[in-house]
Amino acid sequence: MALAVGMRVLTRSLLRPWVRGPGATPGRTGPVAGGGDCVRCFGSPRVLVEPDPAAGFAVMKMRNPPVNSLSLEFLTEMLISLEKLESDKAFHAIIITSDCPGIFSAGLDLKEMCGRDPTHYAEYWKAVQELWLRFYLSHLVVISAINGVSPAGGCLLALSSDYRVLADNPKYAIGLNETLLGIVAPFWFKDTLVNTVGHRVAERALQLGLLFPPAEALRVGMVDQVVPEDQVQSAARSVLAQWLAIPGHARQLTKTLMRKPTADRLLKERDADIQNFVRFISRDAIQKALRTYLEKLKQKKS
Ligand SMILES: CCCCC/C=C\C/C=C\C/C=C/C(=O)SCCNC(=O)CCNC(=O)[C@H](O)C(C)(C)COP(=O)(O)OP(=O)(O)OC[C@H]1O[C@@H](n2cnc3c(N)ncnc32)[C@H](O)[C@@H]1OP(=O)(O)O
Repeated sequence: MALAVGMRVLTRSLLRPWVRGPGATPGRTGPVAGGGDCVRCFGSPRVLVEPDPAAGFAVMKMRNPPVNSLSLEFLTEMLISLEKLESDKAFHAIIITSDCPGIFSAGLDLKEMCGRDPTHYAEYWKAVQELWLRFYLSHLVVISAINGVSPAGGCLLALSSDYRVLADNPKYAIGLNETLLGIVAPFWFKDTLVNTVGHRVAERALQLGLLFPPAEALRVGMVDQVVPEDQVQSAARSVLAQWLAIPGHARQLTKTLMRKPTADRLLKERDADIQNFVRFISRDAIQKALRTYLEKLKQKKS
């Protein structure tokens, strides 16, 4: 409920045509990051959407610096942008990528899960569920152009796409590392990984909290392609052509056939999953583990 209200408010206030630069007129052509003009870009503070309706796709750029952590506001903005693209018949695909150098997404925002009250945890978890459900089941072709590190929730987002292109940089590790934080990947994170890499690879990766560098990620099937860093976006665009050449209804029905049983499991147990999360995350031991982890991240700097 709170999420629905939040989304309505954000839709009104944030989903405006995006034009950079002071004095720019909403809805007109404007410059975008990296140079060049963007015809009718739109978005919100944390999500920039560069549409190419003639080509049938849009690039969704995450820009929630410093690390694209999936805060409640950021999740909501991503959902709104996705919804907007899904409801426009001009779009058949999106490429999701990051505007934060070296980081695809640091995953769920630890500050949303630490030192807050149960109502907040429930609201947050509902938004996380919603993001996964919407991306996992989207009728659009979703390609991840992974141009940075993507642990845990960042990896889940990538795994929810139909195809993953990863930049070949040894720092850009990807995986569900929850156990390293002393927390447990929920069953639908686990199912998404199993559906991608198979049971044995997932079992080992989940228990050890493995973060796979590019060559390993490709070997186990966590990503579909590894390309030089400066070719991630062009490779994602090239592969899109293949996906868009397939009759849309046949591809969409096939995607649903493949993914619905996994999504249905969460849909059937959604409230119980929220309660479970709230109970788990509220435990003193878990709160302590998260605080220690955040502290470690801070100390790393000094
Ligand atoms: C049995 C019942 C089960 C029920 C289920 C219950 C529970 C499961 C719940 C949830 C699943 C969890 C999923 C997740 O996604 S948890 C998040 C996991 N993410 C990580 O482990 C990544 C942590 N971050 C890093 O490793 C690094 O930051 C980085 C991404 C590699 C980037 O490194 P870099 O050196 O570039 O930056 P900094 O480390 O200096 O970070 C900058 C700044 O950002 C803050 N930060 C980093 N990550 C997060 C985050 N995920 N959330 C919030 N904030 C983050 C970091 O603390 C720094 O902040 P500062 O204030 O110091 O500037």
